[in-house]
Amino acid sequence: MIGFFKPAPHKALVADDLIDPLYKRLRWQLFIGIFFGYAAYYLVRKNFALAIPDLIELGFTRGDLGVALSAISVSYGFSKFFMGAVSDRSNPRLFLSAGLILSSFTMMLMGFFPFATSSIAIMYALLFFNGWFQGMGWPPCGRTMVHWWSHKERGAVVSVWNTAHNVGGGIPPLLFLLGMYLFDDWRSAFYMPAIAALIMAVLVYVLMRDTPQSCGLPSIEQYKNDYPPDYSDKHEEEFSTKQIFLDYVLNNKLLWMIAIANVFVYLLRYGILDWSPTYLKEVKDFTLNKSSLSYFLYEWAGIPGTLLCGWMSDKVFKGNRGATGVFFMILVTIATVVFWLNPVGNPGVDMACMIIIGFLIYGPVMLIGLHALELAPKKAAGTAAGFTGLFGYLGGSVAASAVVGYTVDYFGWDGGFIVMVGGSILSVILLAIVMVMEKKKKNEEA
Ligand SMILES: O=P(O)(O)OC[C@H](O)CO
Repeated sequence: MIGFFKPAPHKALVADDLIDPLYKRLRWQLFIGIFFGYAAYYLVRKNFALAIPDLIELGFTRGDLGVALSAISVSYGFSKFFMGAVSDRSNPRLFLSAGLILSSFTMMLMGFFPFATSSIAIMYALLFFNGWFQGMGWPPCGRTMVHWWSHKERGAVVSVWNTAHNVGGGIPPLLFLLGMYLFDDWRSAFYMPAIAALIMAVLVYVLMRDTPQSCGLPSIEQYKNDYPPDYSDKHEEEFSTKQIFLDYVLNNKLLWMIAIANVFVYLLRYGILDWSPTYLKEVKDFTLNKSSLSYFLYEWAGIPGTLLCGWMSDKVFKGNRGATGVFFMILVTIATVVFWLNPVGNPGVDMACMIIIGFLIYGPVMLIGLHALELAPKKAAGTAAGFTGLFGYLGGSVAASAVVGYTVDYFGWDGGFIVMVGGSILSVILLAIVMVMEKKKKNEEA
């Protein structure tokens, strides 16, 4: 498999006067590839949720469907890490398109063959595979960004790219509505996003390239004269899987810290996302339309919030990702407390809180990914980001579904919010420790 995906060979350097225009053109081309490519991954990430009401009518219970849905988080968490290691040794042009094709085929199977949705076991297995294929999305995008944008540019580029998942995440309900209009078939919740994702996979293949050197260009560090502090020529060689895991990921204390912080950041991200419709309906008397609007605004408020966070991280906090994370997590914790304690009868405040939480939470989500990319040499960057994803999904996302759900069952909504707010406070503490550790490391290097 790695043979099929193997990195593109380096080419002889193009003439000096061609370097700048070619770099500029390819950076735009690649950015479009990874932006729309990753947005397309989200078309076929959570579209199963849209089919749940019809599956309930077929006789499945909410609990069983919830278990099937959790398969995606579990396998995605593992895959983002392990496929991250494969991706670090693969050509993103093939890797990114292959994952998208496999994921959309899985969703087509569920849409076109009733057998594929005939039991929870079959759905669990297919969603597990889908989560695995989904794990082939983030790492090749990360590999592309660290190879084509230099250290100083990354805050901006990663934060803009990171809005792709908010863009993609909002589209499946629209495709589903179109499918219902055209075919009057609830299974279009599966195949409409899958067809769109398949078309996008072709675009990704056309647009994507591997490293600058594979296009006859110098490394980005040389082109921008922007070298990370510990840079050496070794950073241009592909690493073995053992080197990636043992030398650059598992022995990296800072990476461990941000990965653990990511558990609590994802607990809040998915805790609010998964439970706000129920909370707003049961506690705040929201209608379905109003809670759906809040959900949509939560996702899309993440777009300006992420951009502001990336800008502040580079310009205000001068590249200190830990400090920026602390700042945003403190604010989002306050907004969550207001959301929790706001008495019934103030829907404007609840709606505003949803928007503010969405605006603030996706910045730290992005920062942890960006920070992970920066904590490892570029040939191990996908695995490093995948490592934080492993913790975010297996710890945070699964806990957001299960721990928050059971806590609310046993201790009411106050209990659920105490778990989420407590987690946010822990993430602030962990990110503050990261900030101190990084400062110490910088002082030692100076
Ligand atoms: O939750 P993920 O793995 O789709 O990642 C979302 C953001 O891109 C994190 O940087």
